Amino acid sequence: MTDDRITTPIRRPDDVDAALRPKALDEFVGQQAARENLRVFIDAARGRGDVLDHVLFFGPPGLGKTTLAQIVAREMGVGFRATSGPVIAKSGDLAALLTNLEDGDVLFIDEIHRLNPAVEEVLYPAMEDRALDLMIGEGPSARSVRIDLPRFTLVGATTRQGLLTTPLRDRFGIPIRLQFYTVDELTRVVTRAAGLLDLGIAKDGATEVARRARGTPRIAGRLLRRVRDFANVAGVEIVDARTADAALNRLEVDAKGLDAMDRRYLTMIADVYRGGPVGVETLAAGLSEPRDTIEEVIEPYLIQIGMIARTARGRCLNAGGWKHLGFEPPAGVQDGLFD
Ligand SMILES: Nc1ncnc2c1ncn2[C@@H]1O[C@H](COP(=O)(O)OP(=O)(O)OP(=O)(O)O)[C@@H](O)[C@H]1O
Ligand SMILES: [Mg+2]
Repeated sequence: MTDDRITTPIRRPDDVDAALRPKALDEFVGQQAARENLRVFIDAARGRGDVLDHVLFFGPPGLGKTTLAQIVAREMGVGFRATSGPVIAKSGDLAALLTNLEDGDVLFIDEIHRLNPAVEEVLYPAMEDRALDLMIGEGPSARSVRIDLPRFTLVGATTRQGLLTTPLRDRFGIPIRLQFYTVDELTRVVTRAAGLLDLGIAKDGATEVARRARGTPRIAGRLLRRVRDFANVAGVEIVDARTADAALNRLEVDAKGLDAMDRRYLTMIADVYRGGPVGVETLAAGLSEPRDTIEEVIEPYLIQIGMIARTARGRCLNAGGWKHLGFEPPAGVQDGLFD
């Protein structure tokens, strides 16, 4: 299964996310635009003595959505309540959550695209008017009663912004897209994490881990912990590029951070479909992986680094993808830079 991969951006049980989590906006590396905007909105809301407008974080797994949600609450100096879309089964569950909030709290709903529609309906007036519309009684005598809610900030997170309904998306005053991190940014993430893990690491060692972390801090943290294991066993005090490289090679994470699953994916498009286009369903069947996994876990990074393109007719291998597999790209293949 893909979730077992050391390179999966999805949280694994052995991840120690909490320990590495930055607690303040200034500690948070990268995502400069998001950070600067949040700083302004938070300072402005605080200055007015107001609550922060509702915030939506969206982007691939492991880039810091949950971390930022917690930072928002901390910077606002308010309480933090967390739940997730699939956990809220009935509208009554959400109503209970909302009525129990303290003034100004942040309510964090992870995987908000997975809220069921009846529950989502409850959110609309809650977000807009800070009110809850309850139905009392049944049949002809049923009537609706409006209850006022405490002031609160809803912080939603999703990996699939496209799956949010328009009415829900429109009710977030502050939508923030998280981007993959640059190698420089991840080098800082790795250096910081090494400090927290009490591991000596040289700049080139941190960069080597960063280069192979698929633009994702969660993967960087995970790779770093495995590198630490190798270093400990080998009696290495300061991890340099050579130690990191040797450890990551043994974990079968290649120089671009791709693993066996990525290479199977690329090889299938190259060998079986001559570079594509090939539909995602066909690939999913061929690789025996769920379509969601392919679209959410495997493809985003391959697209980001220009190895493949998603087109209306299906997936195509770009020149970078051919080269990574050790082939000369066929004539006329896109270089992937402008897809
Ligand atoms: N900017 C950052 N600087 C340092 N560490 C970070 C940063 N962003 C994320 N991390 C670390 O990466 C890990 C994953 O972050 P987080 O749980 O916030 O991701 P997420 O976007 O919520 O993922 P998911 O979509 O799976 O819920 C955590 O260990 C966190 O500490
Ligand atoms: Mg999260």
